[in-house]
Amino acid sequence: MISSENLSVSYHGRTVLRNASVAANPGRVLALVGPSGCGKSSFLAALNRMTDLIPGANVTGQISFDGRPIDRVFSSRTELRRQVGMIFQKPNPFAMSIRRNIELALREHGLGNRDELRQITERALRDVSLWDEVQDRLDQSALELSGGQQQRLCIARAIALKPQVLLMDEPCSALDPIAAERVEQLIQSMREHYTIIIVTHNLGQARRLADHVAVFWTRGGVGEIVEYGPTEALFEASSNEIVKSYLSGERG
Ligand SMILES: Nc1ncnc2c1ncn2[C@@H]1O[C@H](COP(=O)(O)OP(=O)(O)OP(=O)(O)O)[C@@H](O)[C@H]1O
Repeated sequence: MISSENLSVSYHGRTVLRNASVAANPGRVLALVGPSGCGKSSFLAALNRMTDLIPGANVTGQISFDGRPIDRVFSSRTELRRQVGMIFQKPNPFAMSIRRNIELALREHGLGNRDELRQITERALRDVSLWDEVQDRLDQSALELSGGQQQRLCIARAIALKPQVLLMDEPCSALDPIAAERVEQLIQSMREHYTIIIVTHNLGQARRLADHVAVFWTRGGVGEIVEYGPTEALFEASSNEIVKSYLSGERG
């Protein structure tokens, strides 16, 4: 389980997210929803300390993994990122061959000899249903793939490292509807093996995919989580007026 307690994020001294506390569990999907600019991406980035790389970013509060502070569980940022993988809105394959995209990630983490690298690469590409589409052109540039294929490659690159947690920042929103649906189906099929936290503006997608939802909102210029709970309870029976109107599509 990965959880945050009173997580706050600021940039150059301006707080953009205050006291966010949620938990995400293995085999479950947690969706983060809410209007633009209320700190969802900042929250996600803080979870695997991507915020360390952002100039002016500061994070306070606690992030725990299986109940222990994350910095004590993972010996380095590299190890943290191996266990807590990230998928971005815009597919970001490396400008190199399809095969190298996955093998390089494995090598960076010191995993596998040549034969193992090939096996892990094939497994990962099969897991994202890309193998049949690319097995004859593994040495071609990943940039020649379609957007949807690139996104599935990025997911393959992340899962090849066998992470426990996958953070996904609007993974379908830059894709055409058919490619988006395929990636959503892929997330469905992967869910039992990972803890997945997904930022999405697509409320239908949140409802289809998520076991739990956290609704982010901006109050007084600062983002916060206004409600967090089981998906159906929030969509069907929230007593919070903001949440009710946002989830019914009337607001935000
Ligand atoms: N690198 C940065 N430097 C300064 N301010 C930033 C930075 N990244 C984000 N912000 C600000 O932090 C606030 C929260 O942004 P964030 O991207 O986390 O929100 P979001 O809810 O994910 O938005 P969206 O749904 O549009 O992606 C915004 O006001 C944004 O301008």
